[in-house]
Amino acid sequence: MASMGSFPFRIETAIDSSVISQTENGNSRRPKLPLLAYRPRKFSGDSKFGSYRLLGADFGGLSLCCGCRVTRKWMLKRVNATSGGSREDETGEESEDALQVTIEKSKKVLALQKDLLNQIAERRKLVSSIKSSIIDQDSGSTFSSVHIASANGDEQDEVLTNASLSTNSVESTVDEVEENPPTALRNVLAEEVNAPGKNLPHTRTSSSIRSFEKDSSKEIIQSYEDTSEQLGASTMNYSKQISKVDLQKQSRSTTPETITSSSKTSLGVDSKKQLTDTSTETIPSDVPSFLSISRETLHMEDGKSEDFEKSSQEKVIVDKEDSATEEAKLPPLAGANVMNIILVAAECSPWSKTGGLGDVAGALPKALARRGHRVMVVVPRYSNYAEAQNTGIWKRYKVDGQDVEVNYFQAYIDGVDFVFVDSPVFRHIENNIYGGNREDILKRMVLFCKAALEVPWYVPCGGVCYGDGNLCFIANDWHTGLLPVYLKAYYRDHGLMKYTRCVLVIHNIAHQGRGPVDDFSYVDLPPHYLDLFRLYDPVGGEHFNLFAAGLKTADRVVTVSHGYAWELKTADGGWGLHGIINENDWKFRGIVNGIDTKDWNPELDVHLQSDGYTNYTLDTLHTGKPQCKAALQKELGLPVRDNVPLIGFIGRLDHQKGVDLIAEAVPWMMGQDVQLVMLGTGRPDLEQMLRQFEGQYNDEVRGWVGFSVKTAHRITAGADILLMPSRFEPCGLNQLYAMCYGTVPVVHAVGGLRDTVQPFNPFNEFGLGWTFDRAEANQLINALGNSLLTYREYKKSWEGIQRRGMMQNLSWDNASEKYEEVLVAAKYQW
Ligand SMILES: Nc1ncnc2c1ncn2[C@@H]1O[C@H](COP(=O)(O)OP(=O)(O)O[C@H]2O[C@H](CO)[C@@H](O)[C@H](O)[C@H]2O)[C@@H](O)[C@H]1O
Repeated sequence: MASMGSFPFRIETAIDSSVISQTENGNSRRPKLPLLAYRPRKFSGDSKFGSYRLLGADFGGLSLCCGCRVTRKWMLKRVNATSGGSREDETGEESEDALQVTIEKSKKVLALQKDLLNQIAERRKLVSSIKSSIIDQDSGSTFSSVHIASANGDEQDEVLTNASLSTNSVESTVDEVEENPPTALRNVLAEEVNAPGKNLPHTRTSSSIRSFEKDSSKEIIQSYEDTSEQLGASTMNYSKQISKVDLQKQSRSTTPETITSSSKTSLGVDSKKQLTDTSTETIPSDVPSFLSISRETLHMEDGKSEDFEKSSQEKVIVDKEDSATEEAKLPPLAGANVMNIILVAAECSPWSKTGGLGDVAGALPKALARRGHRVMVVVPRYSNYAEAQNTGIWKRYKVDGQDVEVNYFQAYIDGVDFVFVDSPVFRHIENNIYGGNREDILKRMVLFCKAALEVPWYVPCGGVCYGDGNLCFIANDWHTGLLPVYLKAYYRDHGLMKYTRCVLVIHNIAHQGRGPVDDFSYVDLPPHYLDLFRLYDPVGGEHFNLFAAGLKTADRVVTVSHGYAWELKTADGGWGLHGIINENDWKFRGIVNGIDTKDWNPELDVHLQSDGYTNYTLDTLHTGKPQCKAALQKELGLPVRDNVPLIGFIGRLDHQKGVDLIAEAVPWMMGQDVQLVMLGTGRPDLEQMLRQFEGQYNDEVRGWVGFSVKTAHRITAGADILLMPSRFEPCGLNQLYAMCYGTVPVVHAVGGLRDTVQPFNPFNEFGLGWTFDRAEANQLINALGNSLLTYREYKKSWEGIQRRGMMQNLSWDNASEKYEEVLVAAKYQW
C-alpha cells in the first residue's frame, strides 16, 4: 500500500475489486479508465478524520500524486468529462466566475492548511521530546513530575494512566504525520501560494479541463467547502491534541519554574488542583506521634509566606517565559528518569564551606538540574544570606525532649532550589560548623535531618512543594546519616513516603559520628533501632556509630571515586565500617567527583580579575599564568621571579592531608631554589609549623593560616606545582582544580588522586602529573624532584602536561549522569 497525502488525511491507493466489478455496464473487467472511490471513514477520535482510496494506478498520464480531496474531486470530474464527451460549449462566463469563486475559496483553505502544517512541524518537535521522556519500557509504567508532587499512590497511577493514554494518542497521530509526510500536499500548496490559482487554471487551460461543465465547477466548490470544513475540524482536533501535548509537556517538566507556571498558566483545572493538593493536602494525618509536633504549626508570619510565594511564583513565571523556547526545543537529558532530588548537606558553597563537601553540595545539584531534574539543596542557615528569602514557614521538632523551632529560608539559583534551615542552634557558627561538644553536634544533626526530611512537604519552592512521590534524597557523610534512618523509622515503616528513596554519599569515612551507645537516646528512635547504630571494633569497642546506621538503611551508597570505593572495603581504608560496606556491596558504587567549571575556571575566575592577576585560557597560558604567578609572589611578599618553581598546598592541616610529609621535605626543598606557599587551617601544631617555616625561610616560604577562598583560587592559578601528599583522599578536588589551571599535581597515588592523576611518562609524553606510591617523605621528594627537573629542563614536556590537564572535561556533567543512574536504581528498588 502506498500511502500518500497529508495529515490529517490518510490517502491510500489500491485496487478495489468491488469497485472494479461495478462498472457502468456491469462488466467485471477492468475499466478502460481508472476509477476513484471515496470512502470516508468515521473520525475515530485518535488520529484519523477520513480515509480515501484511490483506485487505479494511472490517470490519463497523471500519477496519483495528491491525496487532497479537491484533487480527487477534480480527478473524478475529469473522468466524467473524459468519459462523457466534450462540453466546451458550456464553459462560458458563468464557468469563469465559478472558477474565480473556487480560487478564492481555495486560497482560504490553503491558508488554513499552511497554518496547520506549521503547527504540525512545531508540535512534532514537542511530541518527540515527550515520547522520549515518557516511555518506561522496563516497568511499563511512567513516573513523571506530575506525581512527583503527588503523595497519594492511587492518584499517581491515575495520572500516569491518563498521561500515558493521551500520549499514545498523540504519538499515533504524530507517527502518522511522520509516516505520511505532507510533502506532496505541501508542494501543491506551495505552488498554490506562490501562484494563486495556478494549479487549477493550469489544469483548466489544458484541453480536457477547458471542457468542464458548469456542474463540475459547483462540485469543485462543494469539494473545497468539504475540505475546508474538514480542515477546520481537523485544526480543532489538532488543537486539542496540541493542548494535550502542552499539558503533558508542562506537567512532566521537572523544573520548578515549569511546574509553577504550568499550574498558573497552562494546566487544566484538574491538574492545577492536583498540584495544589499535593502542596497542601499530602501531609498524612496519621503521622506517628513520636514525630515532630510541627504538623500543626505551619503558620504564616505577617503574611510573609504569601508574599514570598507570590513573588517567587512571579519570578518563576518570568524565568519560565525566558526559557520557554529553549525548553520546548530540548527534551531533558534525563529523559524518562526525571525526578525530584533533594541533596541534604551540612555545608554548601558559596554560603558555607569547610572543604570539599561544600563544593560538591554547591555544584552537583546544578548539574543534576541541567539534566532536567527538579533539584533542591537543604542546608543549615549559619548566617544571613542575602539571596535567601524567609518563606515564613515555621516548624517545631523534638530534639532531646525539647521543642526546637526552625524557620525555612529559600533561594532559587541556577535552576536549583536552595532551602536554608534556620534555628538558633545553627546561627553564628559559620566559622565552626562542626564545633561544639559531641552531644551538641549530634543534636544539631538530629534537628537538621528531621527538618530536612519534611521540606518536600512544607516548603513550596516556586509555589509548589516537591511532594514525596518520585523523590530521592542525597544525604552526605555522617552528618546526614540519620536521614535514611528517619525516612525508614518515621515514614516508610508506617506506609508513608513509600516512593521516596535516600542515597548516602561517603565523602570521608574517617568521620563517623561515633559516641557511647548511650548517644542513642538523642536520636529519638524506637528502641529496636539501636542495633543499626551499635558497632564493635577494636578501636572504639562497642559504640554508637551514626554512619553505620546510615549505610545500612540507605537505599544506595555512593563514594567519591573508584579507588576510594575499593579502599573502603579494606580493613585499612574502611575505618571499622568495611564490614558493613562489604555486606552492602550490592548497593555501593564509586563515582569520581566533578568540578564546578564556572567557579573553577581560569577564564572566568573572579578572583583573578584584580591585584595584577588575570584570567587566561589554553591559548593565553604562556602569558596569563606567569602574570598570575608574579601577582601571587607580589601579594605574598615573595621575590617576583619567573623562573623559580612555585609549589602550592591548599587543605586542611591534619593527618589525612599529609602536611607532616611536606614538613619533612621542607629542608630538602629549600635546597632546590623553589618557593613554597601553603594555605590551611586545622590542627594547631600544624598551623604553628606553617608559621614557623615562614619565619625560618622568609624568602621562600609562605604559610597562610586561615580559610580564604580567594587565596585558594589565586594559589591554584599562580603556582606551577600543587602538592597533595594525602595519606588517604576519597576524591580530592584541589588536584582537579589545579589541572584546569595548568598547575601540575604531585600526589600520593591513593583514592581519587590515583583515579584522576595519570603519572607522567616521558617516553610517550603521556600523563598529567607525578604520583608516588607510599605516603613517605622520601617518596614525595623523589616525585617532586622529577617534576622540578622536567620544569627546568624539559619545557616542552612540561607544557604538554599543563595542556593535557587543561583540556580535560572535569565538569560535573559526566558524574551527574552516573549519580542519575544510582538514583534511578534506588527509585525502582523495593
Ligand atoms: N584553608 C583553605 N582556604 C580556602 N579553601 C580551602 C582551604 N582548605 C581547603 N580549601 C578548599 O576546600 C576544598 C577541599 O576539598 P578536598 O576535596 O580537597 O578535601 P576535603 O577533605 O575537604 O573533602 C572531602 O570531600 C571531598 C568531596 O567529596 C573529597 O574530594 C575529599 O577527598 C574528601 O576528603 C577545596 O575547594 C579547597 O580549595
